[in-house]
Amino acid sequence: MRYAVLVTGPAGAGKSTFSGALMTHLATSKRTAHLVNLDPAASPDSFEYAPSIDIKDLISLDDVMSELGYGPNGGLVYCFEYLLRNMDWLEEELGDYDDDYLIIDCPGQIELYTHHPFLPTLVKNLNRLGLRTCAVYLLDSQFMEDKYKFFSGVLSAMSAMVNLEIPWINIMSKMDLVTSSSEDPAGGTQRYLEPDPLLLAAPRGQDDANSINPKFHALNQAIVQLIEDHPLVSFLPLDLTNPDSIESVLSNIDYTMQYGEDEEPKEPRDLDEGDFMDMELSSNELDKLQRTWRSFLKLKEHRASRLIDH
Ligand SMILES: Nc1nc2c(ncn2[C@@H]2O[C@H](COP(=O)(O)OP(=O)(O)OP(=O)(O)O)[C@@H](O)[C@H]2O)c(=O)[nH]1
Ligand SMILES: [Mg+2]
Repeated sequence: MRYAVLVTGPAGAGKSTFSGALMTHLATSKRTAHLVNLDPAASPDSFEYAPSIDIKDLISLDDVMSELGYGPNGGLVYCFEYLLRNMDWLEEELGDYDDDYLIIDCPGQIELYTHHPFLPTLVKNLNRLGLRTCAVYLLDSQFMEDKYKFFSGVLSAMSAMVNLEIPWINIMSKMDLVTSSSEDPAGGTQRYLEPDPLLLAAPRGQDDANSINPKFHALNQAIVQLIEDHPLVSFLPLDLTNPDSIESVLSNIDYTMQYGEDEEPKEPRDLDEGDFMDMELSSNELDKLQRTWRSFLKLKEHRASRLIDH
């Protein structure tokens, strides 16, 4: 089985840095991993490791801009369309890697995650090629400085999640930059990692210069409701200065992709395979069912812990 971790998130969230750190961490754990660069605009010195597969070997943004006259964003769209038309290139590049872990460093244009069909199409192709895929979505911890900025980050994560429909982990990156003074004194980091919609419903603190326009009250309420209804958006903190933090993120990724487990899922334990045979589910569908089941368990756990907290 081959595995692929799509490293996604807005511009500057720390995707390339995290991809490099994950490579180092996997190497120290004696696991093989390969870096895949999907950013046609990436400069070679942004990588700590030379990518094993690089979209720039297929097409480079510079060429598209200088030869076809595109701007940077239109050029990126062109590059992705070109990649999707040339999936046999990727297939060939991937051909050399069996039983491996691929870390796919994606570009930071937010449009790519919220409404373009590129990443979903790419994921479909990866699945077709027999790769088990999951996505991590990085959000910069600086988003926690302002709760309105933070909730716009949460909404972008949610819309990317809905767009991509694969196992998904949200990560709060650059936690080394969070000092006690930049935390919300009223709630602390935890209210952000497990987004507490009440942060948004509550009036702004005294330190906020402008109080919110009452016109936005109804909109805020609607957003609060949306986040209440989708409590699966929570963030794992990532502090690259702490190896335990990277390990914890990695084990969450492994778990989400069922890394190292057999094709046939072992859980839920109280159902045998026979039960599923009657339903004529393929192992792929079984896989999906199991993931849904796990999400459900997580949701229940989450609800329970919230009840205890309050
Ligand atoms: N303090 C701190 N800085 C970080 C961390 N991760 C990344 N940075 C810095 O944040 C900036 C952006 O990091 P990148 O890894 O290039 O971010 P990216 O998401 O790949 O950016 P794009 O590919 O341009 O979207 C760089 O200046 C990094 O040095 C971190 O964990 N802690
Ligand atoms: Mg990058």
